[in-house]
Amino acid sequence: MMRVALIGCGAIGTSMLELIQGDATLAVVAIVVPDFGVAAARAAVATLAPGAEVVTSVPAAGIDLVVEAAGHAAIEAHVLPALKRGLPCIVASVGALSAAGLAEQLEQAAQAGQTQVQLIAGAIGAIDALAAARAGGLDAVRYTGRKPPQAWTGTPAEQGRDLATLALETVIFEGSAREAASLYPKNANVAATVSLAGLGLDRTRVRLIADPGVTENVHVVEAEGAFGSFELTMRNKALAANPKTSALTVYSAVRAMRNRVAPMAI
Ligand SMILES: NC(=O)C1=CN([C@@H]2O[C@H](COP(=O)(O)OP(=O)(O)OC[C@H]3O[C@@H](n4cnc5c(N)ncnc54)[C@H](O)[C@@H]3O)[C@@H](O)[C@H]2O)C=CC1
Ligand SMILES: O=C([O-])CC(=O)C(=O)O
Repeated sequence: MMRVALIGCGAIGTSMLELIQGDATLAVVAIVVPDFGVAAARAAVATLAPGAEVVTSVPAAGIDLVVEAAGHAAIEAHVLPALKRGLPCIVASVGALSAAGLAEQLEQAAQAGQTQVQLIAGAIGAIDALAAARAGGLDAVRYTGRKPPQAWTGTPAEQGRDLATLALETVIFEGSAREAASLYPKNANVAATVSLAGLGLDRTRVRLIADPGVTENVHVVEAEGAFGSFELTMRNKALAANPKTSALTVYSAVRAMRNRVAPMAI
């Protein structure tokens, strides 16, 4: 039985708890949230993981694996210290690595703790193909993220436009994956994931689009290199609890957890 500390208990965390509820090989024993999130987490835990304690930092003992589904700030606050203590960590907020030096800090912390940090594919696919293609050399990687206007509320996309009355698809950002992930921390984690698997945060071109014509979160990756080329289109359903977040992110995190305990991993 693998004892898991889950960081974050929002849309992703709650759906993960639902999905692994009856799992005989995984037990979420601690839920880590900030003070302001404790009451909501206690309510979710009461039905979904009654054996778990709700805490504000990763417990000092009794944890085998840390899973982050909380947001960029949680990487520095919880993941770095856990890695230094030797706890393997699974990270969903991959966009946090757009901050200067954080990727190197994560690597150093994992080395110091003789463990590993795993960046999950989350809402995007073909990360295996892209990361493999990198070994042969990549020439260009482009990522386009298209979501309904309401998914961009609370972001810089609101500047100079009323998302609620947007009639036509609108490019709200064009630039590097590094800029995209840092300006849109809750919407462009996949831009960082695609870039870290491929050409890096500065050479991966990103476009973000608010589109009243779509109901799903549509992610497109186009890659060219020595391997040939591919075009990937994902039409992801968003979680009811958070229109910014695709349900596939939950499934990706659960897959990563199950692969740690399964006799065969895929
Ligand atoms: N890799 C991917 O494909 C995706 C990654 N994400 C990442 O997952 C994060 C969580 O997504 P949702 O569950 O939809 O968000 P949410 O807003 O529904 O839930 C966030 C949860 O984290 C907690 N939290 C916030 N700051 C924290 C901190 N510093 N330490 C510990 N807990 C903290 C909140 O109390 C809440 O329980 C996003 O912010 C994003 O960074 C989201 C979607 C896709
Ligand atoms: O869930 C998604 O569709 C993608 C997302 O929010 C992110 O990349 O941060």
